[in-house]
Amino acid sequence: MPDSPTPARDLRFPDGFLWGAATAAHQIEGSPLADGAGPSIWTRFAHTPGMTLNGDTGDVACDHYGRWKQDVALMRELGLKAYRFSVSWSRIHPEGTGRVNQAGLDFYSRLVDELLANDIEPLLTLFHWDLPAALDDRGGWLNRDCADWFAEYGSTLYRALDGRVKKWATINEPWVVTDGGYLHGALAPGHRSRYEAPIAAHNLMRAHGAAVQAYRAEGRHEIGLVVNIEPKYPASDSAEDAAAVRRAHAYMNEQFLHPALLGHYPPELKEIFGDAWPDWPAEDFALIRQPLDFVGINYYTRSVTAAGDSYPLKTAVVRQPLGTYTETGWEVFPQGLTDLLLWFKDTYGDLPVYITENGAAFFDPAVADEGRVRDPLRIDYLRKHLTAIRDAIDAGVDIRGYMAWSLLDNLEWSLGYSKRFGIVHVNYGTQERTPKDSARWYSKVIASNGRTL
Ligand SMILES: N=[N+]=NCCCCNC(=O)[C@@H]1[C@H]2[C@H](O)[C@@H](O)[C@H](O)[C@@H](CO)[C@@H]12
Repeated sequence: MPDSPTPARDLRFPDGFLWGAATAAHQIEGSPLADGAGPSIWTRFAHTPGMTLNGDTGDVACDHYGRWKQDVALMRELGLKAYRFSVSWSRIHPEGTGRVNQAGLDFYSRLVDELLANDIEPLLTLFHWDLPAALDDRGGWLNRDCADWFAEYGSTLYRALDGRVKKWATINEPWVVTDGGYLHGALAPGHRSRYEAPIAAHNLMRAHGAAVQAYRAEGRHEIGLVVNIEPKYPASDSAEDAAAVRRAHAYMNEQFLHPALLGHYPPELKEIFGDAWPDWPAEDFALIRQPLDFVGINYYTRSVTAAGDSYPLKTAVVRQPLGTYTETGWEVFPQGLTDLLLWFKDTYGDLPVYITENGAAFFDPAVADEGRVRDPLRIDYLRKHLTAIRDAIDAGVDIRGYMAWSLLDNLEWSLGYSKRFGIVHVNYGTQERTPKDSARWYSKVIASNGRTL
């Protein structure tokens, strides 16, 4: 008798696994100054000549501010169970602190009610990079008062929305905010200082802690932190490359999770920043290390890492000759997600995890005559990463949900509208939305809880 064939693997995800998609305010809303909103640093940055590709701004974006109801209807049509979005701080507090702009609160309150009416769970991110310009004028994340500012903003939203919103995240990707906005200057507010970057990073985490503390006083549900982390693999077995991996791993993957979950920084950061690494007050870590209900992990790619001359890491990312790369130059490497999730569990324990972003920009064809957008590369990317998540779940990682990045093609920060990450195509001229093949495929995955991967 031939051996019984390997049983087809049951890829079904755990009951109640939360399937959704993610966006961010500045990337989709448009109308940044409507109804009493104040400017953010991204409105200021994008209107500064030379800061964004083609001078692209978020003045219109996907006009979600005007089309939010149809976008929720589209989410319902796709069968999403959850929707991760961010609130624009300066719509709520136009000066960043103090006066509340009720029209801004009302916009998000209506959006949340529409989501709930369509059986879609809201996952709300307080801060997805669009700091009020008025606070940047007061030093922004370089001013230790930012912890109080952020806690005040969070409390305004907790009081207005908690109960309808039951899953909150404080900050999206503090690494990108500091590496892009304060060290290399490619992102708002465009600073280039190895002295400022550690201060901004530390204050972001103090603000995270203060907002969690404020939630415990006002809120009754769940709150977490969202980080972008990325496995670093040595380019060779040399000692120099091993040391480079150690530095790169500490700088991207441990710089924020360690203080938030363990109450201390990895030692490599002082090695990396040298005299630019302050001696932090011990009491700061008591503020930063607040008990969390979950961590959101945003995963895109891996880095094969060697010793190099990058500043200040002294590393280099080695392109893989046989690798597949996305339009943003990121290697498609699903195994890296499994490896990363196992590392997270081993390092930080059994804290629940949501994959709060995962997706890719590929060159998508225009909308074909029959109204289709064929994006097979994106389907392949999503399928392989969901399989990688399934592997991590089988290995015991407590993964509660998955938010595809992104629901809509949108404003890719300094890269403007040049990169399309959406499972739904957006015609920026007409604002017409067209679900891509990946959206139709994802709908079936959700309906079968992963069985049809
Ligand atoms: N090598 N390499 N490294 C890749 C580093 C990725 C860092 N960028 C992100 O994670 C951003 C996240 C952001 O939330 C969203 O607002 C952005 O639109 C997406 C797409 O860019 C991703």
